[in-house]
Amino acid sequence: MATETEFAPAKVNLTLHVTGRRQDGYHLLDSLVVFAGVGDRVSVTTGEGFSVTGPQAALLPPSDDNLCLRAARAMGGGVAITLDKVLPVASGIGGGSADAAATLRALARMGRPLPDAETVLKLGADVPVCLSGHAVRMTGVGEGLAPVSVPPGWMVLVNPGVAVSTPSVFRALDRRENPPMPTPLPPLPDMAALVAFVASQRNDLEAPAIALAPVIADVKAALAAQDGCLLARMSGSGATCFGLFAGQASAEAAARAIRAAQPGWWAAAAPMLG
Ligand SMILES: C[C@](O)(CO)[C@H](O)COP(=O)(O)OP(=O)(O)OC[C@H]1O[C@@H](n2ccc(N)nc2=O)[C@H](O)[C@@H]1O
Ligand SMILES: Nc1ncnc2c1ncn2[C@@H]1O[C@H](COP(=O)(O)OP(=O)(O)OP(=O)(O)O)[C@@H](O)[C@H]1O
Repeated sequence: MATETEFAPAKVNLTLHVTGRRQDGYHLLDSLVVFAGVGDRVSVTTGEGFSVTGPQAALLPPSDDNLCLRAARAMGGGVAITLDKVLPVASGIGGGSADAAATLRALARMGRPLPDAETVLKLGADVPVCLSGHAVRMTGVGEGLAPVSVPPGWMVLVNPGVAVSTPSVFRALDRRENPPMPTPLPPLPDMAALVAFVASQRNDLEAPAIALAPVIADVKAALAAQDGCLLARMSGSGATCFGLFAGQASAEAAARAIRAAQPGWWAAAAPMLG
């Protein structure tokens, strides 16, 4: 039986507006989500077993509740999975959700039917967007997905090695009812338009995340200080921040400079995937 290997790209919330809260405590969001050309790899074959390899493996001991295994069980189980872990764990770029979505895609390629939308959402609020794999405006608690066209561009992702718990950040929010993004979104034909739009919008989780992990402010400042950085902001519930760059050379130089200045931080340059 062939092995199916799927890329699990980092998810980046260019904007993240918290617009309300449901009865069950989950928050309503309005978020412009893109993907980056850096991520984990999930390999699935028939058999049994689960192993985690790669540069971030030490921070994710294999366990039965890993999102790869939960996703595989939702499609019948009975497979062996290897997760090549590149993305920092609990870092606001959807690593676990990306892995779950990659597992679902791999099993679908093996001929199994995808679970229904509700089951996919139950794996994690970010799993539907990761399964879509394209730039979207994400609404609801993560189930509303409207495709958005984004221009070519580069990103630098930087994580200070501090795990931030998503529920703690939501709990630390001051205001749970904030304005959404405009409808419709403006056209985003080039990086200048994208940067101007994102700069006019927010990540409502940034302030509570910085209150819990002040180093996030240093990460953002380090990115903003790099030549060619057009805008720096936090993704998701943190602690990873992203910088937007027009081209590959300036993005790669920025990632190198940040790694040299802060050897304990994780930094990666990658194209923005529409
Ligand atoms: C903050 C985001 O990263 C933005 O893309 C996601 O909404 C979080 O997605 P995720 O990590 O897949 O989230 P889940 O694993 O489903 O939920 C973790 C916890 O985050 C909180 N949570 C998550 C999503 C949401 N719309 N409202 C919430 O309040 C809940 O306390 C939940 O128990
Ligand atoms: N495959 C996986 N990769 C990373 N974390 C996983 C995985 N499976 C389960 N987890 C658990 O999920 C928690 C959240 O990790 P994850 O990396 O998905 O967070 P995140 O990047 O903040 O996600 P999001 O941006 O969706 O909030 C971790 O503390 C970890 O214990």
